[in-house]
Amino acid sequence: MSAFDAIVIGAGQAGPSLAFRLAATGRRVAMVERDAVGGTCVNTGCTPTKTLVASARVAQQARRAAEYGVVLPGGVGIDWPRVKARMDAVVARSRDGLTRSLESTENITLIRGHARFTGPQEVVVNRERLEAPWIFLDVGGRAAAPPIPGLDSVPWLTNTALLRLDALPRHLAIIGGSYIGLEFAQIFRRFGCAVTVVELAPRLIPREDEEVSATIREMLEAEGVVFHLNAKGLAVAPDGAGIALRLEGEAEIQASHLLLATGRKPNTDDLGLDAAGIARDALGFITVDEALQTSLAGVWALGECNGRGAFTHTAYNDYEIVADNLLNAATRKLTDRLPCYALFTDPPLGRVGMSEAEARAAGHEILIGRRPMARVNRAVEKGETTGFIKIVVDATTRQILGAAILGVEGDEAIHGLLDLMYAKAPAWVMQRAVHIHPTVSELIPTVMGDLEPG
Ligand SMILES: Cc1cc2nc3c(=O)[nH]c(=O)nc-3n(C[C@H](O)[C@H](O)[C@H](O)COP(=O)(O)OP(=O)(O)OC[C@H]3O[C@@H](n4cnc5c(N)ncnc54)[C@H](O)[C@@H]3O)c2cc1C
Ligand SMILES: NC(=O)c1ccc[n+]([C@@H]2O[C@H](COP(=O)([O-])OP(=O)(O)OC[C@H]3O[C@@H](n4cnc5c(N)ncnc54)[C@H](O)[C@@H]3O)[C@@H](O)[C@H]2O)c1
Repeated sequence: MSAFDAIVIGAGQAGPSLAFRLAATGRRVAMVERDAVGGTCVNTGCTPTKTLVASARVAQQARRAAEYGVVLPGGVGIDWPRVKARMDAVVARSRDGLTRSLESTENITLIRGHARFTGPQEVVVNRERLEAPWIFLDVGGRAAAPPIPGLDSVPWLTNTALLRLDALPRHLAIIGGSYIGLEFAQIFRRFGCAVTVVELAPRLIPREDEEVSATIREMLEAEGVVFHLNAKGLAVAPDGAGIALRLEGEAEIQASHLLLATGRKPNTDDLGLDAAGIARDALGFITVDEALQTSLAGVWALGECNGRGAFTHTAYNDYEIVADNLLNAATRKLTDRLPCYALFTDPPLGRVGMSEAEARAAGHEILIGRRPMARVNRAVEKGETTGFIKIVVDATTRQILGAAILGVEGDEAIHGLLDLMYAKAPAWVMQRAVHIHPTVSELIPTVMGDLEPG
């Protein structure tokens, strides 16, 4: 039996930061990781996909070079091994740096292996029993596979396996037209692959407002991605060396590769939670209160496994809440943060707070400010005019309820609105601010001045 002051299970986006912070207070910390340090974000999620988004954008810009008066001799080719080597180098730098820091920090013991509870305050890793009064779970999640007829009979890929391919797919079929599916669809289309997306819902990213879904569909269709929405009766079958996708009333789709991008499930099924008496919900997410405490005193759940956020920034914020509450006697809580994220297509979608539909459903009387990117100077100058700015404001309090910026720099420009919302400042505060010309953010005060009943 090894006794520690704290055990952290999972070196994803919350675990390592928490381990460093606890170790700095002199506490002895066991940091347990069964796979690559850095978890999903660093190894198979944000970092590799955003390096691919960057390569894909360069390819697309090169294809458009003549529009800008730039002459490129010859066509645009993709050297996948070099694209992949660049991605792998960026990932390795991040993973290895974090691994070295964990290994070299005083008071942290990095233990490689799968951790499982055997009792309330006891965990077993590689047959070794570990014990601590504080245990933190940051076990993340993995790709979920829905029950599609024929799936057992064909080779299919998750985000992890797709990133390891040695050659580009001839025709990539993607099941799921949401965040993961759409980022990959555009990336591989820009790498020259045929790409077909099959989505159950009548529109893409069904959680967003309809105009967001429609604009993203148009923009990806213009690049050659083929969509089958409202898909009925999907079944898959082997087809020579590839995969056939069958949909009710439609011609068979013959793909060389199949990616499942149909959501994620938490890594909580093999954690021994029952032995410890730690509650999970029906989907397997660990139940937590506002301070991320589980049903068992002395055990906290952070990141994707608690079902309260599925992003790197939400996992990191979970760490900040737990650390501040435990070490600084703070009273931070989950509901202090605003929902925010980006979809990293090119151009991206930056989002904060409620969508228009959510604001209406919550009973708000709303004002809406809109401006197409075609009327944003910076976008026109850059030759990237797809998308719009949309801001939703409460008609009575003038508080900003939410915003979407779909367009060039949308992932950055959204932060002006995010910060204003966090400060609980009414819309007119920004209306009077002077922003820098020519930027996308420059138009946000103008949009605030043009609010109309929604
Ligand atoms: C393709 C893709 C792209 C994404 N892009 C973005 C993006 O651009 N922006 C964004 O904010 N988010 C993005 N995400 C989501 C983001 O990666 C995750 O939300 C984030 O990594 C969650 O962090 P986490 O700490 O909760 O879990 P993880 O990062 O998954 O870490 C959990 C760790 O726990 C380990 N573990 C699990 N069980 C055990 C056990 N029993 N014992 C020991 N170790 C264990 C795992 O091996 C893993 O290392 C993306 C996800 C995917 C799949
Ligand atoms: N930019 C980012 O921050 C980013 C990028 C990628 C992923 N992520 C994270 O990863 C999470 C998972 O992303 P995701 O896109 O896999 O899941 P998701 O839950 O957002 O979407 C899954 C999609 O698959 C569809 N679907 C489900 N079953 C289907 C079936 N049988 N046939 C056809 N379609 C089906 C759903 O209707 C839905 O549109 C996201 O919630 C997000 O938090 C974030």
